[in-house]
Amino acid sequence: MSAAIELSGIVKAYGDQRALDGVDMALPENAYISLLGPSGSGKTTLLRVIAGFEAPDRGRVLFGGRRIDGLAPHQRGIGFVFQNFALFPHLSVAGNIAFGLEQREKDPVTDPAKVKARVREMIALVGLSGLEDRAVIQISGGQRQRVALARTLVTEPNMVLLDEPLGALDANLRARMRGELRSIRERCGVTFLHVTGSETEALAMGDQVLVLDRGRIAQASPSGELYSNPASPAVARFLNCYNVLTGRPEKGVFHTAAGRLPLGSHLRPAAEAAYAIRYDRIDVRPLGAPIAEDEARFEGTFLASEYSGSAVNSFFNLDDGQVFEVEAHLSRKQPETYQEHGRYALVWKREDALVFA
Ligand SMILES: Nc1ncnc2c1ncn2[C@@H]1O[C@H](COP(=O)(O)OP(=O)(O)OP(=O)(O)O)[C@@H](O)[C@H]1O
Repeated sequence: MSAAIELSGIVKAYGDQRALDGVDMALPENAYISLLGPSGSGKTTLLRVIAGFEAPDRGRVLFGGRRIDGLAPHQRGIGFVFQNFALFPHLSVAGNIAFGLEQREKDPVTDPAKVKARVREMIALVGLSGLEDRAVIQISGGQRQRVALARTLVTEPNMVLLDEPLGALDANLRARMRGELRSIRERCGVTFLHVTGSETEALAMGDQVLVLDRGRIAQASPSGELYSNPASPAVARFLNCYNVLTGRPEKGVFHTAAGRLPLGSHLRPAAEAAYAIRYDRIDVRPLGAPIAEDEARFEGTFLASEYSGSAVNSFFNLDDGQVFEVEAHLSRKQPETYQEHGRYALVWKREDALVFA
């Protein structure tokens, strides 16, 4: 797959705050890419640099092999969908979508018949047929989201940037719109770069996920790989599905404040030493239950369990006070109930742990 867009060495500072601190990335054509990162990691700034609303202090932006960092936003052929949709409240659904086409600086379409035909096509693409003449204040949040997307797509961008596009929707609608956005993208065949602070959204939406951490790309992976293969302790923490313990490896043992853990065979080179074990790889057993040769074990005091539809997450206090989380998927087994303040053995396979050293 050839690259739609390539960034190299992008730096953008506000005063002495570096919002982007040397971003290198290449996005494939015709793909759904999620850009995930904690609040303040630089996601919006990165989109604004790609769109041309902000000029980088350093670095290059190439689109289809051509440098675009000197071009004005409207010359880049890149669409932008804002979190709050930014629709015109006094215009109808069709009026909002037509606006993008009639008013664009490059090649505006002025023939009313052509505008009408293009708008009708876009309305069908985003599934709003029948609502053409409705005022945008008389439609639902999800429908407004689709109008915002259609207004961008009608201009035939080569790429679409979406800044937390589902952030303003309630949880049910958000889940439905994920599938909608993916299928709309497939139908129009351009790359979508979707910014989100939610790891579940990023993994559900993206063919590929980029993780931004303090203004740098910490990882770029196919979404299936990110969960099982975080590149650093920071990414593992941010994914919210790993217990990450700090400490140091020494002679086959990882020393942490909560105790010592025997190591498996594989250590991952990283700037920070840490031991990470996924919530759903841990088994909870009675304190005296034996463990196998290839397993590791901590003891913990049960704190609480939390049900979330398809899983139950249980929290245990380790001996140093740190909270350890265990996830059991309900499709696989009946949830266990644990005794309040009871002591349990938390057991996992050594090879399931990711050890950064
Ligand atoms: N116009 C600005 N002036 C000064 N500082 C800014 C400006 N825009 C962003 N920043 C700072 O740059 C950093 C990155 O901000 P940015 O909005 O890109 O992060 P983000 O990952 O999109 O965050 P969020 O998820 O909270 O929207 C932050 O520390 C922010 O305070």
